[in-house]
Amino acid sequence: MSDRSRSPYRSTRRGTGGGGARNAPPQPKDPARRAAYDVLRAVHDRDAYANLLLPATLRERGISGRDAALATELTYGALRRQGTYDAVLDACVDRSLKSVDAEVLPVLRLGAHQLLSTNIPPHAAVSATVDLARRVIGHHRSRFANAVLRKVAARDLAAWLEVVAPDRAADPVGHLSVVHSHPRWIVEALAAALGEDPAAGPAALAETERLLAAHNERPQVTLVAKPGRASVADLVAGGATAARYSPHAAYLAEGDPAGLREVRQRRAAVQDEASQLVALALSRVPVEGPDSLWLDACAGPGGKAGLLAGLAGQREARLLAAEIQPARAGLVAQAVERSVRDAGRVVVADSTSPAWRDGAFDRVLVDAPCTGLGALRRRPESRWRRTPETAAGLAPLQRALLDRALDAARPGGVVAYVTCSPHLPETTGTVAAVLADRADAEPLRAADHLPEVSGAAAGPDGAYAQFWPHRHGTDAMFLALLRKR
Ligand SMILES: C[S@@+](CC[C@H](N)C(=O)[O-])C[C@H]1O[C@@H](n2cnc3c(N)ncnc32)[C@H](O)[C@@H]1O
Repeated sequence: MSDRSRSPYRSTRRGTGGGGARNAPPQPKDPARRAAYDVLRAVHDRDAYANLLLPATLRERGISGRDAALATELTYGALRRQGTYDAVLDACVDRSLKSVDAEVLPVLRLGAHQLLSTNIPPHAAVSATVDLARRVIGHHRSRFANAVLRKVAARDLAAWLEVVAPDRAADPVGHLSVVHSHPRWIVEALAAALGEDPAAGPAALAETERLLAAHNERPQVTLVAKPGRASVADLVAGGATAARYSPHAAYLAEGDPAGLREVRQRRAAVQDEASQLVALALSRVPVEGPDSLWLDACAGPGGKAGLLAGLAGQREARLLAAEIQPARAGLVAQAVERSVRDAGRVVVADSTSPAWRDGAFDRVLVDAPCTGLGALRRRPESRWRRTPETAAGLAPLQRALLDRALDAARPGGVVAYVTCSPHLPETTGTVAAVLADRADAEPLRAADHLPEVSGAAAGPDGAYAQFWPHRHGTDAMFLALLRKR
């Protein structure tokens, strides 16, 4: 287990100011660890998003090459494995970890990550981290960090897990929670979504464990070639590989997506493959009669709208993309610009009390705001931010959006309800609650519209589709297709 989870990062010998861009500002000593520390602090103190702040920090400080790779490894690793490392650190401090200062904790987590999950030699990991500690938390507290990290260094990860993880047979959820670094409630929620019972004996939660492990892997970059504006062949010519499922997708194994001309020209974009597949499924459902007006009711920042506008344009339909936040609507406008036949229009609107008339649309997408538990691979801190209350708080909005989307569809039209979460209250729970109150809609078998994907049917009678990182290599996107009667 420790081998699989170890970082490919190999060296500790790097220049202290190395790799910077020309004319970059002077860098602090050990810029990689300093950048990782600063991002962890911002994530904790002001709810920053690591996937946005880290690239900006690296850019601003002119950190590139090996230092950028190390900063990324340390930041993402420390955030993803925070639950595991905190269990280890808790065993290494002589008071509760909760009482350790917020300035000190990121130092300890960065040290734990280097010691337990990278090939950085232990003495180098401790001394570089204590050097960092001296600079960011002062001499006195750096001695505390030194003492704790020396204790962490006494065992490898597997040996620590033997000590700190609850016994698997007695407490399978607690065991997986520590071993794979997820809050207990998320382990329970994911097990429920996979239909696994924690009380099912020694092999309980086998698939849940594969999912949790997948959340700690770095996801591959997937691109979408916008229909009519770029092709998968273009992306392949730029170094990508044609994707497994989506006819519009390609995987980029390495390099910056912006290195591809199609991405720079917004003819292609970064988009998870399941996000493409749910939009594609909506476009594939046969509808009788006109098929000329489509709605994306929750469009920001515009990933699915960009694809849908292209698909709509190719069959002479138009897409109205609605988004409540003006700034995000601006991103949607960029995503749909120059679609085939200029098919996309963007409107700032509240889709729970919309300006359009009922029955106006042939196809409607509701990609509802959700906990994002399906995108834990990409947002390393989000598993620690979400709570069961987050999901409960979103439920009324999710239901209202789906209800209004069904109103917006014409009889015979189709509505796709999508979440980037497999959490049942947000997926089948929302759909069941809305359908219970209306007789004018019925589920279609969503997986039938994605015949290229196996293992995606989910929910009662397999009516819905659920993608999974460990099965499909995608985000855990949920799709219900509903026919308006
Ligand atoms: C999950 S995101 C949609 C992602 C998008 N479909 C994509 O593929 O890029 C949900 C979006 O719904 C927007 N939203 C939330 N409440 C809304 C409402 N009442 N009306 C319209 N949009 C709303 C949020 O601002 C957010 O941009």
